[in-house]
Amino acid sequence: MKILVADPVSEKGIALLQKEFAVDIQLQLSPDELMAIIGQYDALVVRSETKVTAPIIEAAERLKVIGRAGVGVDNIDVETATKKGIIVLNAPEGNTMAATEHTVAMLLALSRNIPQAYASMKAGKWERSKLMGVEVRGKTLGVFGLGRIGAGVAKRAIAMEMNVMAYDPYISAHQAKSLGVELAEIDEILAVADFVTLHLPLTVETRHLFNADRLAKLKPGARLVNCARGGIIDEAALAAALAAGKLAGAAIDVFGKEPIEADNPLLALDNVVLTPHLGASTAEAQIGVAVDVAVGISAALKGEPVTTAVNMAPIPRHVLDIIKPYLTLAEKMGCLAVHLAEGRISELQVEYNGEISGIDTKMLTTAVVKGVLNPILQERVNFVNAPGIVKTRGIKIREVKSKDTTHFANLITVRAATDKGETVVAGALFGKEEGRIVIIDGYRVDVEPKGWLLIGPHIDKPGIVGKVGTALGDNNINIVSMQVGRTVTTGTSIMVMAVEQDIPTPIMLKIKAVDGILDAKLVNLCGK
Ligand SMILES: NC(=O)C1=CN([C@@H]2O[C@H](COP(=O)(O)OP(=O)(O)OC[C@H]3O[C@@H](n4cnc5c(N)ncnc54)[C@H](O)[C@@H]3O)[C@@H](O)[C@H]2O)C=CC1
Ligand SMILES: O=C(O)C(=O)COP(=O)(O)O
Repeated sequence: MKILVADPVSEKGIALLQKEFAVDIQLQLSPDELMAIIGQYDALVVRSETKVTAPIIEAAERLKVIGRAGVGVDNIDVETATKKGIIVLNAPEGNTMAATEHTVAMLLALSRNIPQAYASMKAGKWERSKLMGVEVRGKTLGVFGLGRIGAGVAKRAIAMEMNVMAYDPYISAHQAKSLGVELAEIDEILAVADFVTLHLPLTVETRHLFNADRLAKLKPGARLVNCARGGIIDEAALAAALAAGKLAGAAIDVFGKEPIEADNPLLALDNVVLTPHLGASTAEAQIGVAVDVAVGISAALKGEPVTTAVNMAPIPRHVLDIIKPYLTLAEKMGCLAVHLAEGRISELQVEYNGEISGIDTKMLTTAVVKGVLNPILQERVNFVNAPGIVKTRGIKIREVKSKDTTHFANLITVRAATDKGETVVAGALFGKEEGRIVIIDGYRVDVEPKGWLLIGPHIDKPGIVGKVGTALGDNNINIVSMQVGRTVTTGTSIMVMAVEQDIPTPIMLKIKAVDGILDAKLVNLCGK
């Protein structure tokens, strides 16, 4: 498999990828150049420079994963990638400290005019009174976005004896309190903050959150720091507020258009501190994000669960450790259920019994859905696009959980309801890792979920299994394993034969015609 690295990424991450895959490094490609070659690659690694737009994703026929060696994925069309089943993953923690410290550096550079003093001295001047600063101690800092970086900045601001208020509707009051931060609404903060710092993602909601109206609400003489994303501030309005002296200054690391354009009005102002998107540019951060993204890409290309995917439900490592052995089993159960079901599936109910019911099982349910959809759809269905596709097909998904168990420590049951009835497939783990199908439509079985399976419910009387075996043997089809499952109540049994190959239709018809056979289905559990 081939990986394209399109932005500068630390050697350490590249070396990890090279151990397992072919890696091409091609930096500063134009959109057309990228479009022309992207079709050859299974994975793409970028930072913020390369714009991974819808046309590029559409042209990426083999692409399975886009890895962002950093946090913000606003340069990637995640929606288009999701529709195409492409995993988008990032490296959310590796550069947190770098961006946090850069923000603090910007805050202090802004309050003490350090860049202006440097430029003035380089010009041969000694301007002590012109470059009078302000202290941050005792001042109020308004933090917008109290996530990883926002919280780190808040902590450091508190250490510098600042009062910290924050706006973040997605964080609990308890979390904020434990940081020593007071949560407040936007306008409340704007009215009292001496300094404001932005740590939000760029989204539809946050684009131009700081427009002319909001900037006008800031306390006169306030100072603004933005090390998040340029698009969160209307740059023209900011430049106007700075030029008018409404704001005392701004420290900006990120811009609406990067690299910054020569006519950007901020460049003409003296009361600004500017850095060229350096928040993540430390030696430590670059190693951190490159290694993290390499680990994610490797997992994604090997079909293993990815903990840092942004277009899949996030899954904590400890939950992943518990569910990992069940993932293949769950998918095979979905595949078996769709093959056995008669009629149109309207609802899939996935039941979890035992201890497994106590954890987040969304990913396992998605594995079942993937197993159901893959055999019936042309397109590749994976963990990324399965939830969206199942919704568009009008299939309802239900999870039912109970700590109660009978014979198994943990049991997963898939019920596929159709317009003609219900198919039930249950599975469990034997030992720590071996998945087994243990119930098919009420019959107790013990089936390894792989390869070709011939499944035939029949009347519980002698000779039937032998006749089926003969039909296969006469046609040179080898039976790998065989078993019969029973129900006490109905006087019927089910035979499950693992065979080495596909069974041609005429032989299947012969098997179906055996006296006492109620049905016969051949299922291939190899998957796409
Ligand atoms: N300048 C640079 O080089 C770097 C910039 N960044 C940027 O910094 C920003 C923050 O990164 P992290 O702290 O790692 O992200 P994070 O995801 O940990 O934190 C973001 C916070 O914003 C909050 N939030 C989201 N939408 C919001 C809204 N509409 N209103 C208010 N709060 C909202 C979330 O609840 C979350 O707490 C991102 O934009 C990221 O791209 C990150 C690293 C380096
Ligand atoms: O991680 C982020 O969101 C950043 O903004 C860092 O961007 P970069 O990787 O330095 O281009």
